[in-house]
Amino acid sequence: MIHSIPNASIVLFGATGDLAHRKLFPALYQLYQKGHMKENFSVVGVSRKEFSHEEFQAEVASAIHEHAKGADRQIVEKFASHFYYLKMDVTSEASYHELEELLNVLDRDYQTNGNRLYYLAMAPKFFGTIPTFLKSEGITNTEGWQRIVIEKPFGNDLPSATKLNEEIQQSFNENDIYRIDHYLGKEMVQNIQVIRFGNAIFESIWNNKYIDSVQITSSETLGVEDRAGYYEKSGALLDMVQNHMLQMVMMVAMEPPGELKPEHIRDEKVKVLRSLRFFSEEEVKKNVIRGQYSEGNMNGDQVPGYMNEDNVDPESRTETFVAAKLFIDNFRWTGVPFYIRTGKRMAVKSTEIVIQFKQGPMALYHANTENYQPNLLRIHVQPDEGVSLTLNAKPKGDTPDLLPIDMTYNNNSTAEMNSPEAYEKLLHDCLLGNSTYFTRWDEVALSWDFIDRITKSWQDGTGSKLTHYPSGSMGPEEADELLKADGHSWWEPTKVREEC
Ligand SMILES: NC(=O)C1=CN([C@@H]2O[C@H](COP(=O)(O)OP(=O)(O)OC[C@H]3O[C@@H](n4cnc5c(N)ncnc54)[C@H](OP(=O)(O)O)[C@@H]3O)[C@@H](O)[C@H]2O)C=CC1
Ligand SMILES: O=C1O[C@H](COP(=O)(O)O)[C@@H](O)[C@H](O)[C@H]1O
Repeated sequence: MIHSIPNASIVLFGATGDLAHRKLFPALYQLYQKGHMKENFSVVGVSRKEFSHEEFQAEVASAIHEHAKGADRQIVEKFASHFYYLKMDVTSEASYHELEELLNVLDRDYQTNGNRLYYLAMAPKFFGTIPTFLKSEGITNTEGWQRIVIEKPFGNDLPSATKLNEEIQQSFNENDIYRIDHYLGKEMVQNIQVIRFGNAIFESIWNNKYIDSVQITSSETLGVEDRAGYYEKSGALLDMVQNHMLQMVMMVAMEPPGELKPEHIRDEKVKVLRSLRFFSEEEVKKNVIRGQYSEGNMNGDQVPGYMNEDNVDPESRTETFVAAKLFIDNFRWTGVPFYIRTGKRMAVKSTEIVIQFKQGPMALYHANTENYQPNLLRIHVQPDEGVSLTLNAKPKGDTPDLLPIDMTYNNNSTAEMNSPEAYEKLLHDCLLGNSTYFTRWDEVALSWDFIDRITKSWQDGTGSKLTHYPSGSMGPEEADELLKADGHSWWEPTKVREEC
């Protein structure tokens, strides 16, 4: 449900950066132009560059015109007038005094009641420093609420994430820490819960009696682009699996919450991670595939391999692709493999979840037909949004054959054409104090614990070997073999049919 956002000041650390320009300014603008933000808010942009308030407002307006579809010039101007700029180095204690002075004036002018949201759109090395200074310099000491949004990555292993968490918790309560995973803001990821728990026909068969396997694919066509500095140390395992892929696994596998309250939902999600089988080195070798893209053809263009990308070590062992077979050892899921795969420079940009159901007890109709398809429930996360269910039917006429048909719901073709962007939904939620779709510390800690074992076995050389796949393909052959060994194959991403 959409509610109006309370009066508040938003401090945006990293206001001249890429994330602020491409995602955060447009997301805040959308909330404003839809009427969810009234006039009582201010945004203070912080970074080291020299800007007057007016120059910054012009920057904000231009970013919105570039990145928010159909932005209205007059509304943008009015919206941008709520923005202020402070040149400051976040590592310098003294500069926080200027921030406090500015915020005190804005609190009064906009009647914010001292409510403040701090958004850290900065490099992770500053994630501990900023909250420490916000508290020590008394900025968080107001009558209103104080919330902090932390971007990814939250640490790069369990020890570093624990240290960071302890640092932040010196200044903010867990309830006021909003760790962003933008996949949790995606319309269809949030829809998984509704599809499952809002439909008795699915929930009653959502278990190992009826489900054969689950597949989650998140493939990208882009390569590393200009992010080698970060990606070389991260790779696909830390960049995508530790957060987005495991979050989708949790959403598919969680038990129904007692109530639709943040802690009820987050409690159920974390239980999935507690039941996730943590791999031994031998199991990593067997169940986790890592690949790196080599040169290839993307839509007719020849593109370089990862090792030839700018700022990448020509001997790099960084993985740009991961596929894995996961096991959730609990009553509901024992015996159901969860296959996940994600990678860069793959054939298509797509995120799709496929639930494959078991065959019925007797092959009455499909014994003699090649057309038989298992029942599949596909949740199309992006670029199309929707759900489709594959059934077997009788083709027209007098034939004993089977015809697989799709029943489809296309979210893109409903009245509200454009689903809100993930960042719009998440900003809206944290301004309202709703932490449902943010990651709680215990989720983060368990996911790192799971991931660290894989990283360690790769570093020790005992885990799976790095393999290569041509750009423009759907990953290395080893990822296909992983499923073939179980008599499965990857379901290729599909489009949601337009006519439905
Ligand atoms: N860009 C994206 O699409 C995504 C980004 N993220 C995460 O968001 C965060 C920000 O990413 P991104 O916007 O790409 O990063 P950028 O490098 O584009 O921006 C970094 C910002 O930090 C400012 N900054 C750097 N050092 C200081 C300092 N000492 N004091 C004050 N300001 C400083 C920079 O401004 P200046 O140099 O002028 O000081 C700039 O505004 C990262 O944690 C990233 O992992 C997550 C998902 C997607
Ligand atoms: O967090 C990240 O996600 C993007 C993919 O996000 P999507 O919404 O476009 O699917 C990925 O490209 C990036 O490497 C990673 O840091």
